[in-house]
Amino acid sequence: PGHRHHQLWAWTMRGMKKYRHVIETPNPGKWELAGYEANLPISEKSNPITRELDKADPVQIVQLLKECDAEIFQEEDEALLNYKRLYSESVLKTMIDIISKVQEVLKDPDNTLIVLSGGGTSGRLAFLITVSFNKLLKGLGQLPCYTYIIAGGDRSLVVSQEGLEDCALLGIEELRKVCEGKKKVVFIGISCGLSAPFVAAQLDFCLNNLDIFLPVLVGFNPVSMARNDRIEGWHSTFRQVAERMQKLQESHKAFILNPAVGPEGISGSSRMKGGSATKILLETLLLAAHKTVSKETDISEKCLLEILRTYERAHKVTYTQSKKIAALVKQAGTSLQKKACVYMVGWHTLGIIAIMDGAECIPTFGADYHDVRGFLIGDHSEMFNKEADLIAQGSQFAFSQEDFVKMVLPSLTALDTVLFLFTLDGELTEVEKLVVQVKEKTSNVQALSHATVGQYLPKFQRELSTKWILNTVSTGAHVLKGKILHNHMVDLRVSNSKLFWRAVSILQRFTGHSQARCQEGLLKTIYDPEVLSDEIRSAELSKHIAIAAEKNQVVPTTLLCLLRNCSVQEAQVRLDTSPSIRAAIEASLNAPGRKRGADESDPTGRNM
Ligand SMILES: C[C@](O)(c1ccc(-c2ccc(S(=O)(=O)c3ccc(N)nc3)nc2Nc2ccccc2)nc1)C(F)(F)F
Ligand SMILES: O=P(O)(O)OC[C@@H](O)[C@@H](O)[C@H](O)[C@@H](O)CO
Repeated sequence: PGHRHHQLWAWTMRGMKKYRHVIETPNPGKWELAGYEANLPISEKSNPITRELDKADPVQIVQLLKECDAEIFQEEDEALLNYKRLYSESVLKTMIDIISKVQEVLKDPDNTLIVLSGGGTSGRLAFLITVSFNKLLKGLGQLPCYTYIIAGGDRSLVVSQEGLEDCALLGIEELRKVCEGKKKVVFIGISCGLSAPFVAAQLDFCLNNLDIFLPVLVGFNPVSMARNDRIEGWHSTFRQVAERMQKLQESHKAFILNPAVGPEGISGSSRMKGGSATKILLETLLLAAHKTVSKETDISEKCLLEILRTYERAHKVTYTQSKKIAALVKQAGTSLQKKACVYMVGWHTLGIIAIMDGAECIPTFGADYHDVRGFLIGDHSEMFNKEADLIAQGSQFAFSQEDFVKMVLPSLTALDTVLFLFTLDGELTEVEKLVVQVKEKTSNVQALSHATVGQYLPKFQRELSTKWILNTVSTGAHVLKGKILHNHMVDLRVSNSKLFWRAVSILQRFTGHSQARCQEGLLKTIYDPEVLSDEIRSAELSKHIAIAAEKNQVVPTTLLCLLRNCSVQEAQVRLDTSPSIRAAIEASLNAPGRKRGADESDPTGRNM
């Protein structure tokens, strides 16, 4: 299927270097420069800060990821191509416009609703924010006004189902369900990369029913970089929907909140900065709306800035603990290298954040579901949607205290790492009880406690601090395990269309071949041993993905085929007999006769 912008981009690149499609990245340039990986969406660019992430030690890994997270708060820079940023005037004004619409809903809970929706991490954050603000309303004796939608339903909260974000019609169906009987709905569609078909279709549906819906898009690319390839089963691309919304913004019929936060430390891993920025943006907006709904005074930019600054302070406070975080990274990395497990056991919402991080390791690092797992201690009854109890759906859905005691404790070993996440003003006796039981099995017990004295962080900032630490620990552990090449997860599972295009792009980056040749090579590996026919080549992307999602090492295999011009079988033998995927790739990148690019580095021997 024509990937228009890819061909256009390849064509523009050809002008630069005859048939060399490798995206020229200036040495640690600034990603804000127009020419930096030109045409690539910011959410998919490689961040210059982490170019050598795969060679960093635990302390350096924490430092590099801290610098990436700090870019969220960077002010707009006139000198460079000035992307609008979190603190930009236009972003604050849009937030204020949305707040007054939210306040209308809060004043009439019976006939109105606020829906938060997304795929993957964006859907998990939709859930977390819904739970937090319905609890806040309950505390004030008011009816809940929020509900959430996540692609794949509640199961996706605890176990990733990456393919479901491609289902446009599923998004519409879920939206219709939750909005039945409502006269006014503020729909907040979250897609960090402005890319999920599930969200694009929901926003499009809202645009065709503006008498009831107010569509709000949250993401971190400019509209000009929104995804523009065809969505299967749908008539518009994400970019076309975003452009329609842009036109309606003037008359306050639709809103787009899309400050640039900078590329992810692991390229494309929007669970990190994208997830953190989603939490910051929406909690600030909704908290301000709730704080001033009673008073007739208009919300001020000053009030928004105050709340935003508390998240920036949380970044500073969090990374004063860098040494301890590095020790956690090292310990978790050791557990994974020894094929043992990492458990993150959190109280209340800290447990939800732990469950999310564990779930994300599966698609992000090709982890097995039991490698890194989160558990939630304390009451979770009012949390999940109407759906049947998750645990009953299988052991990988287990997430509660009793599951931890029953299913994990008995098999805990000294190689496992257990991290407890709690607050000092909370349930200390509960914590101690569990720690004693764990200590009988392993000495690798660590605690991350949010002090209530000294560097006090309010609830939302405490949660974000926990997210930053867990993201850093799980990412760092997999870097130390050798899963990352430069700052890319090359061995990604091709389980949805975004990951298909990321796979093609990574092949282009590391081989220098054209998009067409890389796509052909990928399909050959996916369909192996079947010989590619034109019928296969012209089949829908979803068909290729359905087969690819069930295969292992599809991208590294294709990389070797393209680098060594060998068969799929030969590539697989090479991978199987190599100490690690990364070693096999680096050996092929340095194979005799191949022109070395400036950014290719020597193998560090770390196994992948
Ligand atoms: C940084 C790097 O070059 C890279 C990595 C990934 C991609 C890439 C991944 C996914 C996708 S996507 O089509 O799913 C998409 C997603 C979001 C969005 N707003 N627009 C399109 N596109 C990618 N690259 C790309 C996108 C637009 C134009 C030219 C290239 N492109 C390049 C690599 F080194 F990792 F390969
Ligand atoms: O928010 P987006 O750009 O639509 O992405 C939605 C999902 O693909 C994304 O959250 C994915 O599950 C994460 O593993 C990314 O690190």
